[in-house]
Amino acid sequence: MPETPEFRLHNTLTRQTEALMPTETAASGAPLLRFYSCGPTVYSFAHVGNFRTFLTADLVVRTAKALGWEVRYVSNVTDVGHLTDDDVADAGGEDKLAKALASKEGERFANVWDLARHYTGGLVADWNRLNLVEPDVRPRATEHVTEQIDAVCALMEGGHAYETEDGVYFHVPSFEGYGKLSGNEAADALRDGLRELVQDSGKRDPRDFALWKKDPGHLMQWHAPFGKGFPGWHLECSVMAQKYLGTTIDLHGGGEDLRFPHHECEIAQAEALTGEPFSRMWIHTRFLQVEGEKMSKSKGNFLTVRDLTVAPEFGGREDWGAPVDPLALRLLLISGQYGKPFNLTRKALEDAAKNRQRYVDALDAAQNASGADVDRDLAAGLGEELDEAYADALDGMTDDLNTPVALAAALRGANAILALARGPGLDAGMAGSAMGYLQSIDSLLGIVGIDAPDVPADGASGGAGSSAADAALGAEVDALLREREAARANKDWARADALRDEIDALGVIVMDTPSGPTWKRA
Ligand SMILES: Nc1ncnc2c1ncn2[C@@H]1O[C@H](COP(=O)(O)OP(=O)(O)OP(=O)(O)O)[C@@H](O)[C@H]1O
Ligand SMILES: [Zn+2]
Repeated sequence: MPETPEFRLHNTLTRQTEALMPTETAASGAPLLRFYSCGPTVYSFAHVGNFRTFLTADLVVRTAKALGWEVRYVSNVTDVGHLTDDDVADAGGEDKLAKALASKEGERFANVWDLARHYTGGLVADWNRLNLVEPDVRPRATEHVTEQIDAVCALMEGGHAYETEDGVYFHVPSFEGYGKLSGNEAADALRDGLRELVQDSGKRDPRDFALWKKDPGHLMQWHAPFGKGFPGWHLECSVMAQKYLGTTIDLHGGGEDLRFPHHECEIAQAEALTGEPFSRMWIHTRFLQVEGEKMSKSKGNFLTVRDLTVAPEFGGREDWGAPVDPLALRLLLISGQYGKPFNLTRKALEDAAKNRQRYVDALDAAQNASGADVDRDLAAGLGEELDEAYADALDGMTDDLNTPVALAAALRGANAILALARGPGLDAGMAGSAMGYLQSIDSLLGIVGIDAPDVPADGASGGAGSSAADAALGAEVDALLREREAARANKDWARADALRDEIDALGVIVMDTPSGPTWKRA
């Protein structure tokens, strides 16, 4: 039996490419990878740049599973606390969601909760369109405020945090390892060019960052021992990662901009709380660019999944030409290795669509093979070629997610199937090898579409009858139901009724059964 390859990744923490080694073992005896990847802030649709980063996480999960590992994969939804000036540790500016609500686009939402729900639904729908693996847990910041308040209290008790008139701050000098991920240690380095740090005269060190912002006027606010307000953005991820994955996790990821300040601050909070290492490895995806610039919601130069994959009459972008199959877009977004910047062009999208068609044709040929015997030698040759192609693809993926190598190998196999299908034809044996190959490539890279969820052609996140739309709606309703159950358990009947109204407004009927609530579309 061939040896299972090591899974090597560039660890941003050590600046070395290292073997990823899960420390836990699943009940099945397989290694268990515990992995947290930062999700989006749901103040608008995620753009394809955000998806480049989510796809890196997706490929980590798929590669680990291809090695026979089990994976516990958590990717959050940020729905409170992410402020506009987030390139310094102690961010200032407005809450991104509140700002979106105040914009022209925001007028169609009743409130900030409604806005967050809408874009979370859109996120899940686009996640399905691009055939990303569903995380085991997709926690929301707003549903983990109690845990965040507890963490703030513990940090204060441990001497790592203090209160001012404006909030509660993490005291950076109280944590020795600050700067180990990003190299940003000195206050000067945190100044980020010409922008001034947020001024709170009560702060003890300019590097200190907010764990809690006191703001009784904020649209989303919670009672806390240190005053009404909302949690800082950095806090949610370390708290939710530790809640769902444990004190020390195997791998934590996000886009390159998160290395500092977001991840540096996560490390400080988590390690100050437990005294243990937070994540053993860190992986950061370089930016997707358009015309040489970072694609960014804030810059407005962004393209969404639906811009590129649905027809203009349903809101697709006309200036980007005909819509492409979502899996062609996926193929394009993973075609550059995650550690290198990647420039999106129309030409590359067209090339990706052509390559994707090779898989569609190969699958069609395998599914419609004649069944008659063709040639034993040819059949054996195809089997060998496909085994080799798959092994090369897996080797590429385990070599720091080298997708250019993996995709070239995968395409070699598809082309071998097509060459036979268009020549002597595929017999039943060959069709079996071809199907097995396409299944394995699909599990590893997600580009063949055998198990991809159905998606609506109009790109809707709430259209009736589509499984992507259903998944989005289902995620929303389930989250609200869980919240309503928690409110009932706390005898908070007013909150439970308000949640029931929110659920009704989604157009579903809730049925309370002995085994808990269920729902269906109205
Ligand atoms: N152009 C990009 N290419 C790759 N990843 C990106 C890009 N822009 C953002 N990301 C990553 O996407 C994830 C979600 O980002 P988030 O929703 O917080 O972005 P944002 O800061 O609100 O929006 P933007 O950065 O577009 O203004 C993060 O891991 C972030 O690093
Ligand atoms: Zn995060």
